Amino acid sequence: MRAASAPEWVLTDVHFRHHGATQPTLRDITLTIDSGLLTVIIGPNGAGKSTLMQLLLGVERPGQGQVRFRGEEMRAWPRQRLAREIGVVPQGEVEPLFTVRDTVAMGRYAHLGAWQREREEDVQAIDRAMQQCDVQQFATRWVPTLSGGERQRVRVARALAQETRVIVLDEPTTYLDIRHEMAMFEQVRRLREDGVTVVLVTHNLNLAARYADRMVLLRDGAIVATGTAAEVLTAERVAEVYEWPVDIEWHRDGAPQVVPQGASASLGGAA
Ligand SMILES: Nc1ncnc2c1ncn2[C@@H]1O[C@H](COP(=O)(O)OP(=O)(O)OP(=O)(O)O)[C@@H](O)[C@H]1O
Repeated sequence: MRAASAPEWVLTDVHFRHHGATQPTLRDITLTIDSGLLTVIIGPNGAGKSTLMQLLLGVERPGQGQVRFRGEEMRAWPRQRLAREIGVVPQGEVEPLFTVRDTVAMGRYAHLGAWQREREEDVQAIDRAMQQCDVQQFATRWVPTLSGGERQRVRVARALAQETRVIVLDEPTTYLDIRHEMAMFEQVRRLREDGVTVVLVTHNLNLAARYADRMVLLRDGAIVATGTAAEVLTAERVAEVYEWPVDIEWHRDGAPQVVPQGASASLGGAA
């Protein structure tokens, strides 16, 4: 078994420019993502978070620099092997014209040979993932007939059904109501407690601060800060990067909480 602090990904001086773009989307990215930890990537719209995810998954390749996963360059990893190692919840995708159960079952494809029937362990993994994401009641519904939040939960269930040691989630709580958003973060916490390496992109700075081991703050394609939530989320830095004045309050669990200036309902803001 690998040490909890072994690097999962090592990115060295990575530059990336989208085809036809005049400016690089990612610049000078040097970053280590350790195994067994929950790393949260944050940053304003267009900062390059999803693009960074694409590089971590080997979907895009850097123009310069290296992306290594477990010591090997991404291009050395066959796709089928990566699918057994990394579960993915992509941001937005064409909705498959399948039932919910069939969609979640796709998470098992990497474990099954061609045309192999589901084994008992596959059935159990699919049922477990549907339960964890609260979608079992939709099992026979067509995915495109679900609401945005229900569809999002199906996408997460498909990734959980993969039962990988690494999972990458790009804004998994988009469309989710408060209960399902909290359930999602709790699920992520459980995965991390089970030793799964989690990389999560989110705009929810305050939940991220409470759950993350490490945060990576991006702006204009570059890393502005990495570290614990308390190290990354200072009022001055958040205000500068997001171009909005904020205060930092402290959650009872010790995590910093970002409050737009004047919006505080607690201690400091109460008259
Ligand atoms: N295929 C593409 N071709 C050209 N530019 C692209 C392409 N995809 C993304 N971009 C640009 O790259 C930049 C970073 O996009 P990216 O989706 O990585 O940002 P993000 O941080 O995930 O943003 P958001 O929070 O809005 O989801 C943006 O300016 C975007 O317009």
